[in-house]
Amino acid sequence: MDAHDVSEIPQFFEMLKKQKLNLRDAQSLKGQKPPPGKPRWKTILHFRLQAAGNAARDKNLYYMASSFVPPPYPPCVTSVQELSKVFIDDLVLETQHRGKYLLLRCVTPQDRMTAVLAIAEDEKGDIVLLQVYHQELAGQTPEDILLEGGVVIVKEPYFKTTSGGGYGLRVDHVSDIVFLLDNDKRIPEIWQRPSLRGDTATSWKTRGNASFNASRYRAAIAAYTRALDCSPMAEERQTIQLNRALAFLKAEAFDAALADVEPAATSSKPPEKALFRKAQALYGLQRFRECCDVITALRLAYPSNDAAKDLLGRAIGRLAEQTSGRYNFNNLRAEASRLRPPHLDRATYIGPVCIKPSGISPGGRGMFTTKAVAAGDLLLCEKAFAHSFIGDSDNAKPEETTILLDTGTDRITIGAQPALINMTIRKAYTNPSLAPAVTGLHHGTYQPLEADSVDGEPVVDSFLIRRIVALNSFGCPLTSRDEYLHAALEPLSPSKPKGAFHSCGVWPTASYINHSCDSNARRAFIGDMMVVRATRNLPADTELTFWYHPPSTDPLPYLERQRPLLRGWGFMCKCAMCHDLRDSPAAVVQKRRDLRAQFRALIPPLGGEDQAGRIPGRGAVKKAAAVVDTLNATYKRPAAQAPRWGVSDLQLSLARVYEQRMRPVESARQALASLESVGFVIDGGDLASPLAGAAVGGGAGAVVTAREWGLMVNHVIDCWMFLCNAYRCAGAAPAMAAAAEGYAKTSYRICFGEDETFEDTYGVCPR
Ligand SMILES: C[S@@+](CC[C@H](N)C(=O)[O-])C[C@H]1O[C@@H](n2cnc3c(N)ncnc32)[C@H](O)[C@@H]1O
Repeated sequence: MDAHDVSEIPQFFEMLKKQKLNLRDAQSLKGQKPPPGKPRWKTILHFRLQAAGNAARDKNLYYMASSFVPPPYPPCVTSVQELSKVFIDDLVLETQHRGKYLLLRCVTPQDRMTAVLAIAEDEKGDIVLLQVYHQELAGQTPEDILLEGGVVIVKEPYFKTTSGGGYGLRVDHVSDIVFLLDNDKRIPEIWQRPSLRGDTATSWKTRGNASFNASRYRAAIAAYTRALDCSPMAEERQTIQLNRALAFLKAEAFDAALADVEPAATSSKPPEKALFRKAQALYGLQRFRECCDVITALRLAYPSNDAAKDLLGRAIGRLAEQTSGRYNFNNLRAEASRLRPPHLDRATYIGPVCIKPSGISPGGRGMFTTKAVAAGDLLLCEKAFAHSFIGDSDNAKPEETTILLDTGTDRITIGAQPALINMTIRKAYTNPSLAPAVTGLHHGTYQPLEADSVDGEPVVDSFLIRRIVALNSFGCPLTSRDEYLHAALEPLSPSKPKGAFHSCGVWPTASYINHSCDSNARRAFIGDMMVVRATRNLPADTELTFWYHPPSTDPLPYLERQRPLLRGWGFMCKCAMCHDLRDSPAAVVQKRRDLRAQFRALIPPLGGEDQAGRIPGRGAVKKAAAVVDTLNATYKRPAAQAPRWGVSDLQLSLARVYEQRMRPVESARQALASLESVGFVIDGGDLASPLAGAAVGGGAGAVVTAREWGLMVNHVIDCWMFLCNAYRCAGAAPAMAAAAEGYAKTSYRICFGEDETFEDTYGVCPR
């Protein structure tokens, strides 16, 4: 949703077409042995030079990587012991060798592209390009995944042609590769490193500590695991487990950290470290109530632990957010503008909503209200499961922007999706207790395997996650409010359309909300928090909707409007606005376009001023108002049933021009008309009506009330503000201006998630 989709741009479409041809050509080689390649020394030398060149590349130079989603193949769910060994010269192309494994040793350092690459050899001395995907673990420094001299087992190897035209092994599933530690009995004698034979728990622990101190957490975890396999005495076992727990915490593997501290933390006299690390693991898993309990026990036993005091304060704060939905949005905004990436230390609040079978998505699920809610009420404030951020110009890392070509769905996007897929896989793999929140999301027709672990390791199907990210992820700005303010000032950019974002994230609970152009909820972003609010007053048990692809003011033929929905998510929208389009002949749609163009020739969009800064004259305004009347006459359904966004923005322009011309009565009338065009039903408010007329001069009694709320597009806020200004300017009853300002503030809260910045943005209206 809101990704930068370039599927229809010819240059990208050609890339996809070429990739599909390559795949088809590759399929014709299925089952064949590859022709003999270059000599071993040449291949290795060439790889080393290329890796060195890539490592030296200036990261600040503009460079956009591309990533192809290949046809899916399943992860291995058979234990290594039940697989039989093959060698490189047994491999045939475009084939996953089910029931087999390869034992390989890396003979080069790794190269890092969208995958981690190295040349590896088998025991016969044959070599192959090894491409490993999705293996990076969290941690402060990027660790080498494929170490020169390191030995690995590749389970059910998938041998294929590479995008560069060569041949290689592709490992897409994290659990399909096993990294062997020195001394592993499966390493053949010729590859053993003699100096390390016969090591003890203590020496492995020392190696673990050294790796930990070098921030190489993955290596530290492996060494501590080996130390534990050496049957240490009880006291040493506890130390190693606590050390490993800390390394797991650094790698954000909270489930494993919790398992490691549990024996010590539940002993009769739990050590301080065990309790503290347990509390940290629970915090990482967002189990804030349990975290508070553990840390309270820790504070009682070890009152001088200041770090525990700090953690307790944070956990209490998170618990309050999780249970009450009360956030200090000013703090959230400040953190989002300071932190890079803008990952906020905040809890998820799930408000008066539940998930159940949908009335909109056939056979699927949807989100419903559990009680009546008012427009502006908070329904959900969700922390991203994973969030991949591409910064603004000051902080941008251009190499993170990737073109993702999905040959399965024919969709091409630009942005951080490949990094998001990596993060999602990594989090699901390292924290199996959190995985179901993501693996249970909608995945279309993709058929995942049932098994979720093998050899005691979790199995995460990378192709399932890719599909889930494609169907459920959201493009997002740093904050919705700042994005709106920038977009208002910037000219339209052909390279990235408005409302399309390169940063993206996975918010699993919000993913259950189905689409409608004529929606009743809206999402806003503050860093990696998504804030969902009701846009209308809704009774209990109403199915919630927000738009996946925003409706457009530009009148589009029905099928053109449906195309992105169909391509991206496989459905056509059946809302009243789409039905109106469906029932409008092409000539009518064209007429609407022509009329909008006529209007814009008279009154340009920004400020209503022409290029010389002149406000349109009376004649132009009169003609423009007549164009709006003609445009309105092309619609058959009332606006309260089928909103007319393509009329509403023109009326807003008229309201602005009238305000500039100091004509409050007409400005208010146009602002009201603009609101009614997007479906609002408003009682009172017209300054020319007898009731409001009586109120001019400060009389009491006149009011303006939104009986029904309409489509919540950003300019609704402006409409209410024009009304507020017009009422003040005309000296209408203060209650009318206050009511209009209140509606503006609620609309602002819906569009941007919070209203604490409302006065900064709009200024305080003169009273
Ligand atoms: C992000 S998921 C929404 C939750 C999903 N309905 C579920 O069962 O998990 C997106 C998928 O929901 C379905 N969907 C969403 N909005 C729809 C709509 N207006 N009409 C039909 N299907 C819709 C489509 O299958 C779409 O690919």
